[in-house]
This record gives sequence, structure tokens and C-alpha cells, in this order.
Amino acid sequence: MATQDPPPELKITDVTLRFGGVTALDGVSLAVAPGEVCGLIGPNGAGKTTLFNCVTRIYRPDAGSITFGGTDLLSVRPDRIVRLGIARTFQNLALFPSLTVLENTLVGAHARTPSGFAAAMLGWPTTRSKQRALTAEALEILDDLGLGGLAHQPAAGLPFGTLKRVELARALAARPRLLLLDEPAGGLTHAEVDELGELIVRLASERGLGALLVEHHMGLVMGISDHVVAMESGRRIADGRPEDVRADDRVISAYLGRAS
Ligand SMILES: Nc1ncnc2c1ncn2[C@@H]1O[C@H](COP(=O)(O)OP(=O)(O)OP(=O)(O)O)[C@@H](O)[C@H]1O
Repeated sequence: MATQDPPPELKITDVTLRFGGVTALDGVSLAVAPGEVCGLIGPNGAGKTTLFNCVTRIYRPDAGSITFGGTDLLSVRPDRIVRLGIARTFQNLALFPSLTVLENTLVGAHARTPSGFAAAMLGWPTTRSKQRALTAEALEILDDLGLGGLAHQPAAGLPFGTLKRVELARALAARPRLLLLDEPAGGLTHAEVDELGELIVRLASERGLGALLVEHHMGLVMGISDHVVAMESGRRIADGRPEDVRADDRVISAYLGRAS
């Protein structure tokens, strides 16, 4: 058993969470392997954000387990999640407008070295060389995402699509092994969505990153996911290849039911 394929990096098993009388998650399971893009879809209120928030430890499930590379995430302090290699982006951008693109990216790097900021302020020499290394790494990430030319510009005033990319750069600066992307296509133009899709696929394959993508943009989810999990009313109703999930009767009726 132990000698089979390596276990999936993120494993969510039978997770249930109730808010008062509402069962927001009802025995949900899914797995995201390294280098794999997993799309999470479902109509409004299906439980996608709640599941996401269980992985990042904003919520604690009433039952079930969540492990990452074999570590029980539910027993890890929420502020340690990023140090385990899990980074996220937000539906509404969470950048500091007055900081430059580079400084915003460095915030991600400091998230994995918590004493970094305080020590840097005190000007410790070892910390200064560490700071230089983090800065060089952040600049590399910005170059890789086509943002190198904007490194020293304040985030304020940059176009929304660019800021979304900066947020991704900040997440990458934490050197994640798993990216949690919360509606990354929201507010982007058609061309920007295509570019974002290519970028996510490239990051997953080049860096071996797993990605869990909560997204309403079906073109993006179906275009880049290795597998898609569909939810309705807190339950997983399908998990499979994009073409199979798209054609699944329960998935079709879940969406049609809400649209009517
Ligand atoms: N903090 C909360 N307190 C009470 N109920 C909540 C809370 N958060 C979510 N819910 C309920 O849990 C259910 C799942 O909501 P959730 O936001 O996870 O759905 P979603 O699939 O992310 O929807 P959307 O696509 O609209 O973001 C809904 O019935 C919602 O009203």
C-alpha cells in the first residue's frame, strides 16, 4: 500500500460543515495531485467558497479530514498554512495600493519567513543579505509573469488585469506547492482570461504546482482543468474529466434549475 503511487498532495475526505440549520458541506471529498489543475464549480450557494475556506482554515469542518502531503491540515495553526506550501489569491484583490509591485510581491515571501519584516527593520546584516535574496527571487517571479518592467511602480493605478497578475506573483513568492485560486477570472477581459489560463497551466507543469480553482467562468475551468469537481447544495455531484462533467445530467440540471 505504502509503495503505490505518491499520495495526492491535497486530500479532502468526507468534509461536512453546518452553519446553524444550513448544511453548507455534506460529506465532500476531492483530491488535487501535484502538477494538477482541479476546477471546482457549482451554482451560487453550492459550497465552493466554504470548502476553500476549510482548506485555508478560516472554517473548521464539523466532520471529515483535510490533509496536505500527509499532514493533517486541521491540526495546523491557520497562520502556518502558508508555510506548509499553500498560497491563495482572493476574489477581491488583497494588495497594498501604496506599495510597489515588488513590495507587494515581497509580502508573499515574508509570509513564509515570518520574522523577516521585523528583522529587516532592525537592519540585521544577515537579514539584509536574506532580504537581497528574497528581492532577487521576487524580481525573477515578476519577470516570469511579464511584470518585470512594473516592479517599482505603485500598485495603485495599474489596470485590474495587471493587479490580478501581481496577486499571483505574491502567491508564488511564498514558494507554494498548492495554489488556491478564488475566482481568478472575475473582472478580466476575454484576452486576459485566455492569458491567465495559459499561465496557470504553465505554472502547474513547470513548477509541479497543484491548483484548486474556484471559478464561474466555464470556458476557463473546462479549458485548463485536469479534472473538475461539481457541487450542488453542499454535495459533490460529479468529479471527472471536463468533457464528462460538462455532459453530466446532474450538473446540467443543477445549473438549469438555478437559471429558471
Ligand atoms: N458564514 C456563514 N454563515 C452562514 N451560512 C453561510 C456562511 N457561509 C456560507 N453560508 C451558506 O453556506 C452555503 C454555501 O455557501 P458558499 O458561499 O460556500 O457557496 P458558493 O458555492 O461559494 O457560492 P457562490 O458561487 O455564490 O460564491 C450557502 O447556503 C450559504 O448561504
